[in-house]
Amino acid sequence: MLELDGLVKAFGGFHAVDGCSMRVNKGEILGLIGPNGAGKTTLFNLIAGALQPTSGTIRFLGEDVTHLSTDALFHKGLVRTFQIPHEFHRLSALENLMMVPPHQPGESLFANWLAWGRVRKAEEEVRRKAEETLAFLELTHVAHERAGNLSGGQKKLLELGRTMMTDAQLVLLDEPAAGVNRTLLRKLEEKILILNRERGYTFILIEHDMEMIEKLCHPVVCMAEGKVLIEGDFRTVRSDRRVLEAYLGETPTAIERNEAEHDPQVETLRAQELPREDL
Ligand SMILES: Nc1ncnc2c1ncn2[C@@H]1O[C@H](COP(=O)(O)OP(=O)(O)OP(=O)(O)O)[C@@H](O)[C@H]1O
Repeated sequence: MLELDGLVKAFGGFHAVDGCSMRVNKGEILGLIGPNGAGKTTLFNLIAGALQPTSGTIRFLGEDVTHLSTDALFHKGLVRTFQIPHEFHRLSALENLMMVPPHQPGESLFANWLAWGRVRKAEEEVRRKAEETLAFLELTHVAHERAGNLSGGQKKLLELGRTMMTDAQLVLLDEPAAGVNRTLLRKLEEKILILNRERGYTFILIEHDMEMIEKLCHPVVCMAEGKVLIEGDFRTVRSDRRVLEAYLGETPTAIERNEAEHDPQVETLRAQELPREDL
């Protein structure tokens, strides 16, 4: 579905992405991990068209999309989760879903809005889809709550919902677990899995939460210093010497934090030095 070939992104003389090649197959949930500064977000920006690569190519569904804009990629079904735009915080959860940008794959909402006779029908359809999306995400009870008042986890679910309004094919999720409590995290994981298995969404997911990576992702790709170090199943990647070395220096590493959950001794030590939510 997505092929990256020799991607480079230079900022001055510094290569934030330094010759990245990888493939994402339809139906996968690919987990992108790596220590801080590895180049994961820059790679996402390149894939989503927010940054232009210095060299290399990106192919999506067989087509060279290297120099396409975010908008054009969005139109083709390659969608990055949007942070809920600041100005939408005062709108309700339902309105946020109804206000997905124009040029979504499928029909153009704005074009329909302009065609006077179709206004009501288009709005009804969009509202119905937004309501279904809220029901799927179990957010119906906050449909009329301002988005700004939702919890961190509810906002993440709503972001996922905004991608669902577009009928996306490939969704880029940037640290979905960040700032989400454990209960809503389980729900978010469950919804991502359903979208993947039952609705055919392919995901690439950047995440520092190794528990989430282990549960959802196959394959897992580890980046360091702008390069792909290794790709494989979670356990293989986690125990690879190069991966452990790449994480060295981060204290505690995301991988150690994950292992602490399985090691009572480490857990006790960590409990003494870290707030509970970091475990
Ligand atoms: N616009 C920019 N100008 C200069 N350097 C940049 C720019 N954007 C990113 N970088 C640098 O590129 C490197 C990779 O950054 P990036 O944010 O892609 O890493 P990351 O793997 O997403 O890290 P994290 O997990 O901390 O989010 C970092 O050293 C960063 O400082």
